[in-house]
Amino acid sequence: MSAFVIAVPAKGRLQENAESYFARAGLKLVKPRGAREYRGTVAGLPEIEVAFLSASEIAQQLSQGAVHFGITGEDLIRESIPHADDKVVLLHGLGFGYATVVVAVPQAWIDVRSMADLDDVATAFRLENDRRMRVATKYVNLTRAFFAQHGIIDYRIVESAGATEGAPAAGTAELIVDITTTGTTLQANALKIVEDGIMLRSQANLVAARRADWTPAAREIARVMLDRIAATDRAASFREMRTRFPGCDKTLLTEAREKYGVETPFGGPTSSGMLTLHCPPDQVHALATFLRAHGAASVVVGPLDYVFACENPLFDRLEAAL
Ligand SMILES: Nc1ncnc2c1ncn2[C@@H]1O[C@H](COP(=O)(O)OP(=O)(O)OP(=O)(O)O)[C@@H](O)[C@H]1O
Ligand SMILES: O=P(O)(O)OC[C@H]1O[C@H](OP(=O)(O)OP(=O)(O)O)[C@H](O)[C@@H]1O
Ligand SMILES: [Mg+2]
Repeated sequence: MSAFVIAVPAKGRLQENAESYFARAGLKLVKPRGAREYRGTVAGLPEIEVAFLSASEIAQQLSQGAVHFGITGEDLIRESIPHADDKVVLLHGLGFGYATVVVAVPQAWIDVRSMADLDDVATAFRLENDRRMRVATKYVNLTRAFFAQHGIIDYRIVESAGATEGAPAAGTAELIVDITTTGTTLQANALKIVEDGIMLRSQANLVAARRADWTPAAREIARVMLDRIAATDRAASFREMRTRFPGCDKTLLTEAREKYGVETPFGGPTSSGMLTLHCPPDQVHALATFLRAHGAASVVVGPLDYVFACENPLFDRLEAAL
């Protein structure tokens, strides 16, 4: 194994987002020998080896500790790694790859709104048909755990490799467990989500493998990567606002902090009244109005690429877990 291996989705829904996420964090993925090469590096950080794999393979590799970091969906982690929290650390939700794992039944089942209703139907189904109702899914482990939590035992899982939503209409299952994002596929197949049947809200995560070879060199690379990622995230949650006005004092700043969630990375105004504020994006207009109402002649606003701080909370989380 190289000093540090990170597994990144090579295809599918997470690929593009994962690559641009890293690029934004100053971690540009390089595929050295053409697009078909499945091992790459990170520009300027040759100690890092990038393994391009499918999202489900990444969950496997993380579980075995064959890579240090990986990007994959939480749904795949929870489904494919028994006792996932003993094997991996979910360091950070990345804000893409959103999908919800749900229990869905035919819309025609008007009596079934909750999991408790489903339990009643399951029992009745067994008595009437002399067999158990079938649940089509590829989330076999998540389904077993969730149904057990709800005390449902009269069912049987039919493993589905794809087009799961079609199973009830095709007559191969009575209901399904699958992921949904927009709900379009469920709707198109005349299925509805059971109200308390939301099993997991998943998104792409940066995941660390506990069993990887965490040498001092590997930890150092992780520290550098996580520092860049944290700086990128901090930057994304603020806009920088600059202004200069004599009327700015401590009371005004306190009010700005309390009302608008503003941070003052460089403290209060300078002797000439220059002030730099970091403001949540959705408060920019309100704060600009507030500042001018208190005497600021002009306020300039711009995006931030990075906000580096002394703290490295993601690395702290990793170290605490290893
Ligand atoms: N609408 C969606 N449909 C499918 N997966 C989605 C969706 N939105 C987000 N994802 C996430 O993408 C990941 C699956 O990606 P993908 O299907 O590319 O991987 P895979 O299953 O490893 O690939 P393949 O099915 O080609 O073997 C899951 O974590 C899933 O939650
Ligand atoms: O709620 P929606 O926005 O409609 O998206 C959900 C659908 O997308 C995925 O299928 P995908 O296209 O990946 O096909 P597959 O499951 O057969 O691989 C998923 O398995 C659902 O079927
Ligand atoms: Mg898929």
